[in-house]
Amino acid sequence: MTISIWRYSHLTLAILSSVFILLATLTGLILAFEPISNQLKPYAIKDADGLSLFTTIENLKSEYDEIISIEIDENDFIAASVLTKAGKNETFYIDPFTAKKIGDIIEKTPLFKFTTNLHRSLFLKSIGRVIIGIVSFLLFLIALTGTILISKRQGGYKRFFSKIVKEGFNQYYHVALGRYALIPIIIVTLTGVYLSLEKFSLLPSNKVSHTIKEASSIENPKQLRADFTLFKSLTLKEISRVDFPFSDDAEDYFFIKLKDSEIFVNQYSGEIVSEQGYGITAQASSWSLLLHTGQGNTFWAIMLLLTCIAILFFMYSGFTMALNRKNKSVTIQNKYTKDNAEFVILVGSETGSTFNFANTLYQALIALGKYPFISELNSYSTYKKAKHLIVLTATYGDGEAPTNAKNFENLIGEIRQQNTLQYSVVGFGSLAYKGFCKYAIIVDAMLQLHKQFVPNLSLHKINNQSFDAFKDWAKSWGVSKGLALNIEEPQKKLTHKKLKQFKVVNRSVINTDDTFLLELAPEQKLKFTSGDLLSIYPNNDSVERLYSIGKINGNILLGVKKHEFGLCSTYFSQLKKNDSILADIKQNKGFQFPASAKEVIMIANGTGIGPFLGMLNDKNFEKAKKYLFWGARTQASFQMYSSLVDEAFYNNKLSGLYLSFSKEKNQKKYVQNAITERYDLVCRVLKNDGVIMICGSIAMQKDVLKTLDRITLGKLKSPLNDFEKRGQLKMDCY
Ligand SMILES: Cc1cc2nc3c(=O)[nH]c(=O)nc-3n(C[C@H](O)[C@H](O)[C@H](O)COP(=O)(O)O)c2cc1C
Repeated sequence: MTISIWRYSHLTLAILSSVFILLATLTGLILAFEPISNQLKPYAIKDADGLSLFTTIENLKSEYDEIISIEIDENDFIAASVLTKAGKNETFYIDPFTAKKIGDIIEKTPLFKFTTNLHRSLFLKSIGRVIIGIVSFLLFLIALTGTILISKRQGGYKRFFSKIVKEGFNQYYHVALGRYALIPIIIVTLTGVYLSLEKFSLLPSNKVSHTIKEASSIENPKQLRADFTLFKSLTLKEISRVDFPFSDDAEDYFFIKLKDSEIFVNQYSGEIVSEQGYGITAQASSWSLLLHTGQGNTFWAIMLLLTCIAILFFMYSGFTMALNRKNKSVTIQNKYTKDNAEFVILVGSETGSTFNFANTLYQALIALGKYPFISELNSYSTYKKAKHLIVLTATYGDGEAPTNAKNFENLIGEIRQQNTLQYSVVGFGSLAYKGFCKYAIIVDAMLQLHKQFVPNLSLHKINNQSFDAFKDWAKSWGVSKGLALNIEEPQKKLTHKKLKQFKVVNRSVINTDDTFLLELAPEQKLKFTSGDLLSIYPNNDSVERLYSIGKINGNILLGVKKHEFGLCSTYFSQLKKNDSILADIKQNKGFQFPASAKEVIMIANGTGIGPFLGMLNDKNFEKAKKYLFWGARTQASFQMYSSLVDEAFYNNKLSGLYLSFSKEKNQKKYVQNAITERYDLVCRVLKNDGVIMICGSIAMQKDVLKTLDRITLGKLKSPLNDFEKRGQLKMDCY
């Protein structure tokens, strides 16, 4: 079944029961403190477990006039109900070795009483109990659908605990925590359901009924009282409760509740006159209570407390993700019908972002007076006047189609078009997944095989929703159709966060290849490291731009490429020393220098060198040997960075520098060529648990990954993916 059906069930169940789950969780969280606080009280007596019932009774007899009952609770506190020498009927905790009172019986505090009522029945008596029972079951279903969702996302049950691809804080921890919290949640919910069913007598009765057999005749009754072999052999560990006979009458018995059965014992002969074991329902009932409340087990009570906190986090992160998804979703409003359209744009999308890209293309075509039509892949149909088909599709699961594209494969086989259509496929995916844009590859292949479709441009893959990469594709596609498309980046909603002030320390002159270095000093104390991202909204617009940064002498260093119409790069290029800018720093945990690695290879092209310049000169990373591969068009591009790289070399902070220039006559070389030449270094670093870091353009990243994969497969007999899984490959490309 598709990932979405599970996601919708998961979300719908959560929405339906959210208020009650919130109430039950908050009250559960408070109640988890009750067993913990009880356990902290000093009434459990060391080694009392091994004491015999006989000795305990003897000790009590010497201290009190009469014993009515002894009870040992789940905390191992021993309560005795006695008639004191002063003639008072009292119940208190005792030390069984001395039979002396050690404390009063713990009364439930008003807070716990109130919370228990709210937790059990919402103060609505039977109706409340029914609601809570149902909510418990719904939470169980949520946990179940969550388990299925996680295994779908991870690519199967076997990969349940494999590395999670991080797409955001909420998504990552929802899955990561979910994998561990699922078991306690399932236990708590099932036991909750059980206790509710029991309350409404919907389970087989667990009442024990006794038939007392006649005791053998006793010669000298009074002499034998309680001095039985049985009482000498029974230890307190095995007992839950002992009720003493009311009178000296031989028909009044000792009633003893053991852990798994209860017995009646003749008070003179010590003979067991009736013994009944607890049935499965009684045992299940007692286990459900213990597991649901954590009574008598501090470890489990703490687990329950953590589970409640985890549920609260799941509610927060789950609803935040659902809201984000909703904000991203686009409603399709077509100006023309499918049969009037010349350009058909079909979208495969799970969470909506691909629709945003499709919409920009749609708007650009409308602006040119063309007739586009936009729809989902699942709505593939006949298009009477269409000449061009553009498919934009994401990939999900383990290279599967998004939900709204699942039927496309069937439809394309069944539906016949009137015209032959030229097609182009754009894949949206993430390099973090094994099957990068795999579904787009499949769609491209389906169209290639289909007689009514002729390829226009070859398949274009886009990593991490890069708008620049999409723009590049749209430009080429427009050119192939003779259209001057103006693709506008969709405006993201501004999140109201506090930006910080940074002072311009230096801006280098603009190099021959339109790049320059910018050094900024934060005007307030800020924690950041090389590899983090500078987030900026140039000219106060609403679209966030991110730049990888290096940290040098506490300042931020970033390389910038000036684009002719680039709002941000133009803004940066006009900055002067001492100007102030508003920006923020975003932590980029996935691209931090691996502090424990002995050797690190850094691969960059163009301004991607920025974070590496910081890492090279960072005192904290001096121990690791560093090798830098850097590529650009010409040698002149390197001048801007040479002083910092030379300094690192001079101070033994850089062990190898491999430069490649793609437009230099006689020494034309790409970064991947330099890597192939130093394959021995790559193999050694990977074999010795070293790390490879890549920063720069997506195009360079693709070529470099291919080269590295070839090297590892050929020389180390493992695909690059294996090393990536072990955290030996870190990338920040754009
Ligand atoms: C659970 C999950 C699985 C994914 N699996 C893949 C995959 O196998 N291959 C891939 O290239 N991208 C994969 N992606 C990345 C998405 O395809 C990518 O983020 C895409 O831009 C999302 O587009 P949408 O918002 O329109 O659904 C996956 C993303 C998620 C959340």
